[in-house]
Amino acid sequence: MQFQADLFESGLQTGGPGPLAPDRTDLGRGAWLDVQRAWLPDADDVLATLVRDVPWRIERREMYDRIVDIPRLLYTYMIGEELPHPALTAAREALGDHYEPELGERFRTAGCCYYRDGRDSVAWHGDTIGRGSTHDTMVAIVSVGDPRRLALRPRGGGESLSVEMGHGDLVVMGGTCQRTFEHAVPKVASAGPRLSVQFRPFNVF
Ligand SMILES: O=C(O)CCC(=O)C(=O)O
Ligand SMILES: [Fe+2]
Repeated sequence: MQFQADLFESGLQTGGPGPLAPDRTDLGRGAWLDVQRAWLPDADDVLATLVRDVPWRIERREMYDRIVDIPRLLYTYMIGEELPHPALTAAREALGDHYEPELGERFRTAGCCYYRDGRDSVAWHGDTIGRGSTHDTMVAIVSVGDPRRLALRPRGGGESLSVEMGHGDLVVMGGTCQRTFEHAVPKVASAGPRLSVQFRPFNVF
């Protein structure tokens, strides 16, 4: 009981995330997905603060002879850059503590995406810039705002699956996931704002 009281108190004092005990799903081919619902503390405040304070950028991509806007706003906090909310700093440290024995390193960068409504999305891809194309790694996502679906499908065909990412939820893609699966956040008919923060180790994008 004393132990529980201490945990509770330290959580209150630091405003830090609760204990990490995600549920793991084996996706096959060496890939896995960890999910822990409602893990991020201060999720309402994180949403409001990030919408206001992150220097959001529009990503543009060349497509044939046109430049098209990618439908979502982005900003990536690189190594050493202070994160825009203390709950995110605490989350990154807690994720490092939990996953370092398995990952062999800590999370270093934080990619932020702002899906303004149901029309914002990200197409099928793997995070294969850098080491993710050749090595097992992890991408840890915390979500705030309206729930959106993370869809996953094996490269080369096979059944796809999806997991809902709700307010304060943690979803971690691990093992071979970036090179054996693709993921996407599909458009939906109607949704309010959602922010995603993806923690990645060094040289994974
Ligand atoms: O919105 C998300 O949570 C996923 C974003 C994503 O896959 C990416 O930016 O690489
Ligand atoms: Fe991704």
